Amino acid sequence: MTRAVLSIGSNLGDRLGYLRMAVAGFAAELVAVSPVYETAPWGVTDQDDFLNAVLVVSGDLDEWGWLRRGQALEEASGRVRERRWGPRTLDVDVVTVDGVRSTDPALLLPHPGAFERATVLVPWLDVEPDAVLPGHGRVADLVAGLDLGGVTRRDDLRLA
Ligand SMILES: Nc1ncnc2c1ncn2[C@@H]1O[C@H](COP(=O)(O)OP(=O)(O)OP(=O)(O)O)[C@@H](O)[C@H]1O
Ligand SMILES: Nc1nc2c(c(=O)[nH]1)N=C(CO)CN2
Repeated sequence: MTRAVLSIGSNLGDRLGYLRMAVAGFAAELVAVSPVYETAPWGVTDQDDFLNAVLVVSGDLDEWGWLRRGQALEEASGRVRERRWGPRTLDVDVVTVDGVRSTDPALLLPHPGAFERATVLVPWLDVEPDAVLPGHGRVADLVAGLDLGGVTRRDDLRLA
């Protein structure tokens, strides 16, 4: 039995619909679903805003199982890989799986970008106020050091 934190995002097409598809895809394992945030794009900035959220899931899968499940949902969303950090219907990133560390490029754990991404940490903090990102410390402390300007909670958009 493992517990994973997943970051989900969409900035193409029916953004909320794709996030809901991810929630439905993990329905049997869902522990918590964060609020939805509208977020300015980082990385490639000339693209539309994203909707981002975080799911906490638990089940009889190892870290590779969570990755495969997320990738299957990305494929089901019709996602086409065009450019790194470019627009996408659905992105599912595995942020942490318990305290697992992995340096395999196909599954880096904890996710190497998570510590500096408000788009991950802010919704994660909502559902787990005491969360710790292995190797980086308390999520609350990480969030306190970030610029939250481009991150807007959308309470009119609900996943759960
Ligand atoms: N923790 C992880 N979660 C999801 N995918 C991962 C992880 N670590 C490595 N990968 C690999 O990353 C690739 C997916 O890259 P993708 O195009 O979704 O990156 P990205 O979402 O654009 O960028 P970033 O990884 O910085 O968020 C896959 O091949 C996957 O195997
Ligand atoms: N705001 C925001 N920007 C992004 C995101 C994302 O989820 N949210 N994902 C990206 C590729 O993983 C690239 N840029």
